[in-house]
Amino acid sequence: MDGSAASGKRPQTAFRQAEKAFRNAHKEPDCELIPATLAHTLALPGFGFPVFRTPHPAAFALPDRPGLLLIRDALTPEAQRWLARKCLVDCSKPPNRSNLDPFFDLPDRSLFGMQDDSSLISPQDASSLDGPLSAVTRPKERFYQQAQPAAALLPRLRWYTLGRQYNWTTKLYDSGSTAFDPALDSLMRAIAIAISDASLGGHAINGFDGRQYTCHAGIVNFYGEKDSMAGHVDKTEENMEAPLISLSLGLECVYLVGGRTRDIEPSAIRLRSGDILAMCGESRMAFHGVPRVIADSAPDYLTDPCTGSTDAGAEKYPEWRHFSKYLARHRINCNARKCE
Ligand SMILES: O=C(O)CCC(=O)C(=O)O
Ligand SMILES: [Fe+2]
Repeated sequence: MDGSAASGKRPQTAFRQAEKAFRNAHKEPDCELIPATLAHTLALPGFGFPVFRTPHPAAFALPDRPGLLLIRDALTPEAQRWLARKCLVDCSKPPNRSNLDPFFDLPDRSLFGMQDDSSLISPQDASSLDGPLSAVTRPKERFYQQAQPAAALLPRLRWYTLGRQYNWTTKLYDSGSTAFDPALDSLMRAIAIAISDASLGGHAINGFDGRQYTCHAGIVNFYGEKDSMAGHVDKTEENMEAPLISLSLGLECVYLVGGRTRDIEPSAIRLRSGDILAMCGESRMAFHGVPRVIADSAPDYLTDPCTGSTDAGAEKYPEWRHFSKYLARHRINCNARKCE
């Protein structure tokens, strides 16, 4: 007899069990990836550097997970550096909202944009310097009012919302919207076009016409090595036919994707820096989550502080050494949704 039934406790769902197994037992993703067919090329001219490694990348579907599409290692190192900066600086500031907002009055610029060396050093080191005053924030609660260097807040940063601002409490989009970064919108749209009519053995994976795609909302998620994201379904968007497009940077992770209920045992895949994951069709309604981030798994071209001195990314980003330090210990996920 099931012990949990005898004790009156509800038995754990298959999704919960998998989350625990991958988090604690360090079970490894073992899901079979089946080569899928892309009907269109992956292309984005006019960026000043190649964005995609190839116009005809390898795409994969998962058995029993209709609608899920993975394009491995799609973004070039330059594009990953560009996207990292976009996520860390351009998108990570007001009026976009972050998980820190209820607790702190954040400065008008990104915590990552603080150019002084103190911004990304440890809080202990920062408190002994005069410099970090430029990076202070004030908790809104007067009782706790205390200056905090950016370095103390960075480990607590978990997300920024882009475009329409998702409210995690009401699980709705609040009225009003911030401007969605146009270059990020172009990138997501190029992906949406490339994955239109993607198929597996003649069966459609994604029936959405990517030319109609535009980003209404997005989330940048930041994961430290011990962070995770619990299983959930993204179903606030009115338009559930358009794919949810999700990009990974930095550390690898275990990604679980199941079905419409938590009772369906999820499949596990390893997501790597530069991968594109698209939740299309049926898989838009699937439970998914990130039970584990994998330490020491970020690619050298992101963690090397002097990386690619000849590429456009390094030339444009003198502050890269700060970002490389962050990316060596974090995963960034940038995702986009068409809401209507
Ligand atoms: O980090 C990821 O890959 C998943 C993020 C996610 O599911 C979400 O933001 O809704
Ligand atoms: Fe999600």
